[in-house]
Amino acid sequence: MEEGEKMKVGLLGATGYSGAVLYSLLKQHPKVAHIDLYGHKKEAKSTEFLDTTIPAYLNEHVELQEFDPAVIIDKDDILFCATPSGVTNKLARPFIEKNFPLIDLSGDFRFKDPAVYSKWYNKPAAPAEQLQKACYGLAEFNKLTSNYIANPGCYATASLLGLAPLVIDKLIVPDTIVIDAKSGVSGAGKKPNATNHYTFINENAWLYKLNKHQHIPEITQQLQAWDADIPAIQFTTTLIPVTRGIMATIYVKAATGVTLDGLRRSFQQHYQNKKFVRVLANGVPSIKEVTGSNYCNIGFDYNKVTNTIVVVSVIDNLMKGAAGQAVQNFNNLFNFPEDAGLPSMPVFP
Ligand SMILES: NC(=O)C1=CN([C@@H]2O[C@H](COP(=O)(O)OP(=O)(O)OC[C@H]3O[C@@H](n4cnc5c(N)ncnc54)[C@H](OP(=O)(O)O)[C@@H]3O)[C@@H](O)[C@H]2O)C=CC1
Ligand SMILES: CC(=O)N[C@@H](CCC(=O)OP(=O)(O)O)C(=O)O
Repeated sequence: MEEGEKMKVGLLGATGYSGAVLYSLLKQHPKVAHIDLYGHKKEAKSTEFLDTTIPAYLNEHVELQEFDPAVIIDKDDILFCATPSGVTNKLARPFIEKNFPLIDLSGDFRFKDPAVYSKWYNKPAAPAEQLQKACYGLAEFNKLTSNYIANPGCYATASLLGLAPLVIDKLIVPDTIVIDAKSGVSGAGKKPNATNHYTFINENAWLYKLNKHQHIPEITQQLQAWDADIPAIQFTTTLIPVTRGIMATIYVKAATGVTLDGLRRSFQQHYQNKKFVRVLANGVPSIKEVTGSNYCNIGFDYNKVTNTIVVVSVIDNLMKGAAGQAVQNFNNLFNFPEDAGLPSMPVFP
């Protein structure tokens, strides 16, 4: 790419929650000249438009074109896929073969071992040689080593950013990590069902996928890349009646000699140059402090009595947990300013 040149981007899944947010970010991105939208329903070919599916996007009378990898590789510079799991592992091959840039919001390319994916997602995995060609894009920590970027999961992002300094600096007892995470309902995508129905989740809280959540192996894989001594994690997910937001509350036993000042130094050192991670000087964050933004806010404390470190990490699941981090990875891949196209302020109040 020549300096100053703008890009043509393709987007599959713009009619879903994270795809719609991605569309709105890319639309205002200073380095994006044009967005091609692609659909998947053959019968709707030439008849599906963004504004008819998403009433909030009334001014966006943009047609969803037929998905054809050869056409995309020819006319776009990158493809974003905001599709459910089990979709990109069937369509990635031509993009990987041509080394065409692709940012994948699904879980399909997050694991190196296909057996782990098929066990936790209950679906056939992409071939091992394709998985090897993808890189896991935890934007604050992982160098992008390939053009196929597996954007991390929402719970995984909040949990890993909360744990990274403690694990990398070996400040914890490795087998004591407990993560109690909560998510807003948009995390489940746009399809209505019995447990995201208003009458079920309003004024309710529901712990789901106990010991079976697909982000358990994703978090573990990255923690073990930082410290091979981490054996496993205890992880729970609870649906709460908010539209956007994740709060991961992390409990872990401190290694010998750890102090609150030592923890402060570690978090400060790891995040002082990271624009999108804000470490609170005191106290712990609430979800609304990051809503609508790409920030992860982190607060922590150390309880000497129980020798327990508690970290609270909050993100907007559709931003830092999905579309925002995807744009951050896009910026990193093409050496654009890391915050290009990303809002500098959360929505308040
Ligand atoms: N929601 C969130 O907070 C987060 C989501 N993710 C991941 O991002 C991905 C998208 O999630 P989300 O936006 O919630 O999902 P949604 O269900 O809201 O949207 C899914 C999108 O994918 C399209 N789609 C469905 N099936 C296919 C297919 N076979 N081929 C092509 N496109 C298809 C849908 O089209 P149509 O409108 O026609 O149905 C829709 O545009 C998922 O993999 C999810 O796990 C990751 C982090 C957070
Ligand atoms: C609230 C809610 O249901 N959240 C979803 C998040 C799914 C997700 O983001 O899926 P992948 O990262 O695995 O692609 C869940 O817990 O399964």
